[in-house]
Amino acid sequence: MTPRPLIAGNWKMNGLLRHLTELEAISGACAGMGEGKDLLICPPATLLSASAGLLFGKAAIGGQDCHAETSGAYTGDVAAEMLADLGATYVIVGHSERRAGHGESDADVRAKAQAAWRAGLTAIICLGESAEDHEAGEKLRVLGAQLAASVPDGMSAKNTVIAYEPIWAIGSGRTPTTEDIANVHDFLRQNLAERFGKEVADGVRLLYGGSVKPDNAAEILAIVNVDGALIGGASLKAADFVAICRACPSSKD
Ligand SMILES: O=C[C@H](O)COP(=O)(O)O
Repeated sequence: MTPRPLIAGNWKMNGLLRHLTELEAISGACAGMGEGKDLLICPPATLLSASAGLLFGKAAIGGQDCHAETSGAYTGDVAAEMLADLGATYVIVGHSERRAGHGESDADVRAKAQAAWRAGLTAIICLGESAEDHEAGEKLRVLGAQLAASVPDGMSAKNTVIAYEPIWAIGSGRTPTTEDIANVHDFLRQNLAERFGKEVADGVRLLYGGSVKPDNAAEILAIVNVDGALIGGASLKAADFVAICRACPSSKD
């Protein structure tokens, strides 16, 4: 049995109150679409509360980051429990924009995933190679190291989703070949099986992210071991996000 697919939208630092109309449109279009697949929107933290109401029963909501600690003197940060308090059930950790822009290490990402678990959230742990690593043929070595160091012991199919996002594909309009995506996802599944056992590894959802659009979604989502997508730019427009959700098979069984 293959995992239930997940289509996740990451709004990044985009979205004001007036853009909630996009969520209203997604909510309207997604009625009944959640059969056999899970839908998720990760808006900016400022819109989480309103998003929870608009998407209730249609799509889950999630945070884009959380602090590793439960509470304390961390000005500007958001605890995983605060996200859960607003109705979030997922949180993205280790996005390459956090790793690069905020100096987050694999150890930081691992601690954030553990914080997410403590709050009852599913952690979407992001991995991805740079253009330099890609061109130097170092991709699998880099990804293997990130996976080993970013995913905590105790991972399960319920508490964790892995998102493979080649950094060079994010927001660039470029995507790896379907063969390259398939090879990476096979590698990640195998790697997880060696550490956590086949049953756990087979249940964990492996998302692809990086320039997923309505016109390439069906091809990418049909790849074996791709259990959904993490979508940035295209999730900001309801019509595009809904088209990608529609392109996602309910199950590969
Ligand atoms: O979290 C989402 C990814 O960074 C992908 O962004 P993108 O779809 O705009 O390339």
